[in-house]
Amino acid sequence: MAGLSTSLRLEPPASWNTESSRAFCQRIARLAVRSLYAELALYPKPGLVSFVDNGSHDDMTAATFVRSLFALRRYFLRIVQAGVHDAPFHVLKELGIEAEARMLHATGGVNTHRGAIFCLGMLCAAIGRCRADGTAPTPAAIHATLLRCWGAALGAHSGDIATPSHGAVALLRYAASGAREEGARGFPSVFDVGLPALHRALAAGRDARRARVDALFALMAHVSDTNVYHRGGVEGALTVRRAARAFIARGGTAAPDWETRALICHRTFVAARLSPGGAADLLGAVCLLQAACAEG
Ligand SMILES: CC(C)(COP(=O)(O)OP(=O)(O)OC[C@H]1O[C@@H](n2cnc3c(N)ncnc32)[C@H](O)[C@@H]1O)[C@@H](O)C(=O)NCCC(=O)NCCS
Ligand SMILES: Nc1ncnc2c1ncn2[C@@H]1O[C@H](COP(=O)(O)OP(=O)(O)OP(=O)(O)O)[C@@H](O)[C@H]1O
Repeated sequence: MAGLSTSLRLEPPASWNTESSRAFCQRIARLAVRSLYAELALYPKPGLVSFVDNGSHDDMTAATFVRSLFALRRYFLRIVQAGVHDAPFHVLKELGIEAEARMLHATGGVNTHRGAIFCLGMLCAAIGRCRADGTAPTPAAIHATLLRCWGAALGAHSGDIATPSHGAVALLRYAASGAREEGARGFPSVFDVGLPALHRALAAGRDARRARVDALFALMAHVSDTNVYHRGGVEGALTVRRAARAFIARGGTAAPDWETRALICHRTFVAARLSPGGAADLLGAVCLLQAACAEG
């Protein structure tokens, strides 16, 4: 693993044979890529890129995201393996920074998945750790493992703003928390907002598409999204939150006219160049969590 600390020997746990370990890590890595593809393919997705249109974006298309997805396949495999081997946070961070470079190379310098690399990467590591511990992959077990293994480091990371990113500027200018704060708290928006919204819609008999739309709107209604602040400031963040809460108040995708309302929201966000990219990254994480726990 390029750049990895040489002091860390990545030997599988004694209880595993190498084949089962590698097959497991490959399966979770595939779920991560498929989850990001499912997020990209979802429509309507207010302000965001899909195969239908580019939303509020001039610098990227669905093809940009697909190129990025393919460039991240080995990253997700490596970060699951790192979790299996109980790697310290600095190893995960090295893998994440390397993955960001691969993403930028694949996209010609466009930030398609920076937040997803962080959020899904940490989930992959926690899922790998659960497997090595012999713990069944439930949302609660994955959440507890994430916090036990890397919670303190994630907390320290949230304040470690080396490069002036959009998120860092949003934090300083608007006190918008963003991905770092989300990670420092163990991604509560994934476990306590997005996943429950998805499960409620599925339990009510709605299909995966509608359940994902409901999960996305729940996240948009809840999350402090630095992408939204970066583009629309406080007013933009209020617009997104109010629109999401209005959609939910009318029953979400249980409402007969849900798709019309979601499309109106999409057009409103595009007109204002608003893009809840953080909510989209978190939706990808919700899809990964649901798939990994469903498959066991
Ligand atoms: C923590 C990260 C995302 C930096 O966050 P920061 O806000 O400073 O950067 P930036 O604005 O460039 O990217 C933030 C991205 O997160 C997403 N996002 C925005 N708001 C939120 C939110 N509330 N929750 C989750 N994601 C969000 C957006 O899509 C955005 O693209 C990450 O880039 C980072 O530190 N990478 C280094 C590698 C690493 O530490 N990896 C850890 C192991 S995988
Ligand atoms: N389907 C999607 N469409 C658009 N953005 C997405 C999607 N899925 C995830 N995102 C996230 O939102 C980010 C794109 O939002 P945005 O373009 O505002 O960020 P930026 O590139 O940092 O800023 P800008 O493009 O305004 O200079 C991506 O980096 C990604 O993290």
